[in-house]
Amino acid sequence: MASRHRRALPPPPPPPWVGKAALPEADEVEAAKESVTVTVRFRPLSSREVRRAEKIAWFADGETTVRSEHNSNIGYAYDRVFGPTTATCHIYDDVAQYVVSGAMKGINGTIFAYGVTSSGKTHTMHGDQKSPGVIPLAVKDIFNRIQETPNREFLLRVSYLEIYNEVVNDLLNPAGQNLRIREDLQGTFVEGIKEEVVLSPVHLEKTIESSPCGQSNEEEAVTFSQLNLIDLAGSESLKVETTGVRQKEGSYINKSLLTLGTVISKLTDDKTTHIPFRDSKLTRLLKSSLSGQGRVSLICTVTPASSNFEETHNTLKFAHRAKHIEIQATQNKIMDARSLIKKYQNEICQLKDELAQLRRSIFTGAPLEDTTQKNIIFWKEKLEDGNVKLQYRLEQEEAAKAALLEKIERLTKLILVSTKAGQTTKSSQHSGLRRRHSFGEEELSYLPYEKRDISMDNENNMLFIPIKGVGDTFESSPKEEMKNRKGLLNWLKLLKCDSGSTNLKSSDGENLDFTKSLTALSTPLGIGFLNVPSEQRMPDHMLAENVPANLLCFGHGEFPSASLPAHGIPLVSRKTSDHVDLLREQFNILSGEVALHQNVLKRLSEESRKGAMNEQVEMEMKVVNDEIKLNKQKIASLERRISHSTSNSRGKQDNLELTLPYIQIPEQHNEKAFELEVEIGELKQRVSELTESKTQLDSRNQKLLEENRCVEGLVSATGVELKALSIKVTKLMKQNERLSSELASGRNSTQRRVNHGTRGARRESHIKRYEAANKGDMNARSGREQALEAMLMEKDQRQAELHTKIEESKQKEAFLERELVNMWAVLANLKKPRGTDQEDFDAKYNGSWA
Ligand SMILES: Nc1ncnc2c1ncn2[C@@H]1O[C@H](COP(=O)(O)OP(=O)(O)OP(=O)(O)O)[C@@H](O)[C@H]1O
Repeated sequence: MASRHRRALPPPPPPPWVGKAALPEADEVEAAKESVTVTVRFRPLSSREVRRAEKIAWFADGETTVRSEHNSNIGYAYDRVFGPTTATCHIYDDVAQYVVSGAMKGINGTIFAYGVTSSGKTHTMHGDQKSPGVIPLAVKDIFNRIQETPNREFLLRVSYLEIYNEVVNDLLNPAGQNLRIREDLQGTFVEGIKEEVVLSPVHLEKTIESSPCGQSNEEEAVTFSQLNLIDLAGSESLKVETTGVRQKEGSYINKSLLTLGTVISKLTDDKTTHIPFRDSKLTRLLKSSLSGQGRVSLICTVTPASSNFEETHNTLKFAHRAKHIEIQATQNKIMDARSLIKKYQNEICQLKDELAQLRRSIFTGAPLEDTTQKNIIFWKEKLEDGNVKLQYRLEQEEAAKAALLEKIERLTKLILVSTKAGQTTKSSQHSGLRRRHSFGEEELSYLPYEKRDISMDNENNMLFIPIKGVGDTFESSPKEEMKNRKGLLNWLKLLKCDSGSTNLKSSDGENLDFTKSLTALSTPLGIGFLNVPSEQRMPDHMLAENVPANLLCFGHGEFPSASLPAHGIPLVSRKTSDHVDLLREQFNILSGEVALHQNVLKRLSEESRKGAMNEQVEMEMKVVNDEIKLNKQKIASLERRISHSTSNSRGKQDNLELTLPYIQIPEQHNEKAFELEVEIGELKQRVSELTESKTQLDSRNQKLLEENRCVEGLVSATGVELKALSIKVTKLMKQNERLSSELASGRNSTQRRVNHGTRGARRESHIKRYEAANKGDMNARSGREQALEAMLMEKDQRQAELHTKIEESKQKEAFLERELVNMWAVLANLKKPRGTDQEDFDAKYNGSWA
C-alpha cells in the first residue's frame, strides 16, 4: 500500500508565504495573482485511537510539509502545515484572517474545512467554548474591524444553510427548504434564502457591505462581498455506511466532494475548457470563489492515525491539487444606489436635512413645509407685519409726542411769561375781581404743579395766574384752590366772555416785542391778571350753542369778531390750533395791556381833572398813550396773522379728518402691542412644545432602535437554537429508524421460527428439542425485543418532547418576528412626519423581513 502511494516529494512549490507578514494585504492583491491557500491541520490521536494503540502514519515535517511516517520520501508541501498541538486561533491568524480582512474590503472570501469523518473539521470551523473555531473568530474579527474603521459604514447580512443530500435548506427559516441556486452579475446565490441584518457578534455573517461614512457622493462606490465559512461533511462516509439512508447520504456527500475534487482538478488544468461547477450544489455555490473571484482558504483536516492512512493520503493529494488553483481576487463594487447601505444613507441624510430644517425654522424662522410649519410661517409673517406697523406707529407717535412737547414748552414759556406779566399788575387794585378759568387736566399734567394754578374768574372774566412765593397775596378760598388745581383742561376753552374793562398796567411802553413788553410789565407787580372787557365778548348765542368747547374767544374790541372761529367750524389740528392759540394769547395779552393802559390813562385823566395837571402826570399820560398806540399796532399785526392762520386752518379742514386718527395712535399702538405680545407668547409656547415633542420622539426612536437590536439578537439566537434542535431531531429520527428496522428484523426472525414450528407434526419432536435447546436463546431475544421496544417508546416520547420544544421555539420565533415588524412599523410611523412615507418604508423593511 505504502509503495503504491509512494511518490517523490513534489518539486518545491513557489515559496509559500511564511507567517503573517507574508500574507498579502487586500490592496496589494487587487491586481496580483494568488493561489488558493491550502493548509493541513493534524489533530491529535483520539483516546479511542490511543486505546487501540494506533500508530502515527503521517506527521508535520516543519511548517509546510507533511511526510509519511512509513516512508520519508512521501511528502507534500503546502502553504502551511499545523501540528496537533496548534490552537485554532493561531490557524485563524495565519490562514483565515486575511480572507476576512479581504471580505471587509469587498473581496469575496471562502474558508472551508475538508477532511474525512472525525478528522477535526467541525472542531476547526466551529470549535467550542474553550477553543473557538474559525467561524466565531471571524465574527469577532469582523466586528473588531468595524469598530476600528470609523470612516466606513458596514451592513452585515447573514444566511445559514445546509446542503443535505444535494438539497439546499435554509437553517434560519424552516420554510426555506429545497432552495434553488441561481446566478446573477454578482455571482451565485441561493434564491429566497433568509438574510438577516446582523448588529452584533452573536450572528453569523455571509454578506458584508460597506461604504464611507455619511452620505457618499454618487460616484463613490459601495463595496460588497460574500464570506463563505463552510463545514463540509466527512469525505469517507460511503465507505463506512453501506445501507439505507446513510448510504444515500454518503453517496451525496461523496458526490459533492468528488465534484469539488473534479472541479479543483480541472481548474488547475490549463487545457480544460469545461468546469463542472453545476454537478453539485456545493460546487455551484462555490463557483465564484473557486473560479478566481475571491480569496479561498482550504483547511484540510487529517488524522495521523495509521488506521486512516489511505483516507489521509487522499485528502493530502486533494489538497495538493487545490494548491494549484489560481485566483485573482478583485474588489466588488456597486456604482449605483441599489445597495441597502446607499438607501439607508440617503434616508438618514434626508432625515438629517429635515431635522436641520426644523431646527432652523425654530431658531431662525426659515421656511418650512408641512402644515404646522406653514402655520408658523403665517404667524411669523403676521408678527413681522405687525412689527413694521408698530414701528411706523411708534415713529408717528414719537413725532406727535415731540410736537406735543414742543407745544407744551411753548405754552409753558407762555405761562411763565404770562405769570411775569401778571406780576406787573397791581394786585391791590384787582384782588377782588377774580374770575375762574378752568384748566384741563391733560395740559396740566405736563406742567409743574405750581404752574397749574391758573384760573379765570367766571364772573369778571379774569384770568388768574398765581406766582410762587407770593401766594399769600392771592386771596382764594379753598374751593377756588381746588378749582385752580383742576388743571389746564380748559386753558383754551373759555366758556363765557364777560363784560369788564382791561386793566393792564405797564411801566415800559417802549417795547414792541410782545414777550419783552410783558416781561417789562411783570416787574413791579406780584400778581397779574387779564380782564377781558365786555365789548369783546362773544354773543351769548354763539357761546351757549354754537361755539365748540375748545374755541377761544378774546375780549378785545379791536379783534374782529368775524375772524373768530364761528358757527360750525370744525376742530383744527393741534399744531395749527396751537399756533393760532399762541397768536391769540399774545393778542389777548396785548389787549389786556391796552385795556390796562387805558385804565391807567383814565385814572390819570381823572386825577388831572380833579387836581392841577402837573408835568409828571402829563408825561405819564403821554407814555401810556404811546404804549397804547404801540400795542394797538401789535394787535393789528396779530389780527392779520390770526386771520391768516385761521383761513389756512380752514383750508386744511379736509386734511384734519386724516389727522384725527393720528391722535388715536398711542391707544391703537398699545392695543396692537398687546395683541402681538400675546401672539409672540403663543408662538414661543408652540416652539417649546415642538422642541419638547421632538426630543421625546428622538429618545423614543433611540429606545426603539435599542429594543429592535435586542429583538434581532433574540430572533437570531432562536434561529440558531432551532437549528440545533432540528439537527437533534434529525439524529433522533435516524436512530429511531435504525431501531425500528432492528426491531422489525428481530420480529421477522421470531415469526420465521414460529412458522417453521407449525409446518408438520413430524418435525414436532425436533422443534421441541430445538425449543428446549433454544429456550434460553428465545428468552434472551424476547428480553432484547422488550428492551428495544422500551427504548423505542422512550425515543418516541423524547421525539414528541422535542417536537413540542420545536413548536414552542417556532412560536417564540414567530412572536419575536412579529414584534420586530411592529417595531419597524412604529419606527416608520415616527419617521413618517419627517418625510418618510409608508410605501418607502414597506418597500425597505417589510420586504427585508418577509
Ligand atoms: N485539533 C484538535 N485538537 C483536539 N481535538 C480535536 C482536534 N480536531 C478534532 N478533535 C476532536 O476530534 C473529534 C472529531 O472531530 P470533529 O467532530 O471536528 O470531526 P469532523 O471532521 O467534523 O467529523 P464529521 O465529518 O463526522 O463531522 C472531536 O471530539 C474533536 O473534539
